[in-house]
Amino acid sequence: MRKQTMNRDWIATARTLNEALPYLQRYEGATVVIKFGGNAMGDDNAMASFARDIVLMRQVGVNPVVVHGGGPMINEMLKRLDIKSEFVGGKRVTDAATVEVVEMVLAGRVNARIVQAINDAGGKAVGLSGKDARLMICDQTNPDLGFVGTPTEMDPSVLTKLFEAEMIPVIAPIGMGRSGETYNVNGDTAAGAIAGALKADRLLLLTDVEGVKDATGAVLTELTSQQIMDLTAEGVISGGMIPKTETALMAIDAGVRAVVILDGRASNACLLELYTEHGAGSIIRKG
Ligand SMILES: Nc1ncnc2c1ncn2[C@@H]1O[C@H](COP(=O)(O)OP(=O)(O)O)[C@@H](O)[C@H]1O
Ligand SMILES: CC(=O)N[C@@H](CCC(=O)OP(=O)(O)O)C(=O)O
Repeated sequence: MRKQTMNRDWIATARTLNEALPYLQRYEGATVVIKFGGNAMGDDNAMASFARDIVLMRQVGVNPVVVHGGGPMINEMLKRLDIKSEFVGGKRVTDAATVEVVEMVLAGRVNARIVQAINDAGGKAVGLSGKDARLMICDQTNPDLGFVGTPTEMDPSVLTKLFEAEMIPVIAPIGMGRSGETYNVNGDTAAGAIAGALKADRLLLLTDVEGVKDATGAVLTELTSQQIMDLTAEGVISGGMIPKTETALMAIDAGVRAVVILDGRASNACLLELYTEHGAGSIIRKG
């Protein structure tokens, strides 16, 4: 059982280099996919802290891949344009007008902001969407949701090329249909599909809660597939947490070694998870 309490400031724990070294070595050459949710983005300071974590990971030999969301930013733009929007099972019902706005906000504004923050922190980030180099081809998820896509054919070769050049891919969750349609893909779903295609060592799903909570509100530091199914059936896992836990199960099935759902607003969240013994958030492993 992982410890529930943790020192949130990775630097303040004043770990010696000796202590940190085994963890640095453990992840050297590893592929880590990080889903950065709209609610986790916060202000410019939170964005800068996230960017520093990602750059540090790259500097110690990890291949980080950022897949982002941006639900609140889409909501804001839809409101300005007076377009109504609703969610079913954590996914946005997306008509033709909405998908245009979703692509504009995610592949435009949000993606550019993250790329800029990483580059400001000294990294070399490259912004992409699932359309680039046929990275993520989708089928319609369910006609009732309109232009919401499920990734069905992945080609991650563009990402491995970027790893070779020590660049950091930053991916907007927009998919390409087989007949030229544009699909709105839930950010967690896209991150899971990309992590699965890369057989990533870790998928980190950053959000605005400390982890998956039980009915009493306590964070479950380790979760099994059975617990996820039970908590979902009981309605304890609901709303935006549904795509995250669904993604975790699918990613594990696709060969990702472990998935962690954690608080992206905490300082050094990614570093705490990778480079401390207790980790952070809720971890889901195979088996
Ligand atoms: N069992 C649960 N444990 C923790 N959070 C939950 C749970 N069930 C539902 N949630 C909700 O899921 C939200 C996270 O999903 P979402 O808002 O879509 O995040 P993001 O924008 O970061 O992807 C939490 O803020 C919380 O309100
Ligand atoms: C199909 C679907 O729901 N797509 C999401 C895409 C953005 C997203 O996932 O953003 P967060 O990670 O910030 O929630 C949406 O339209 O809001």
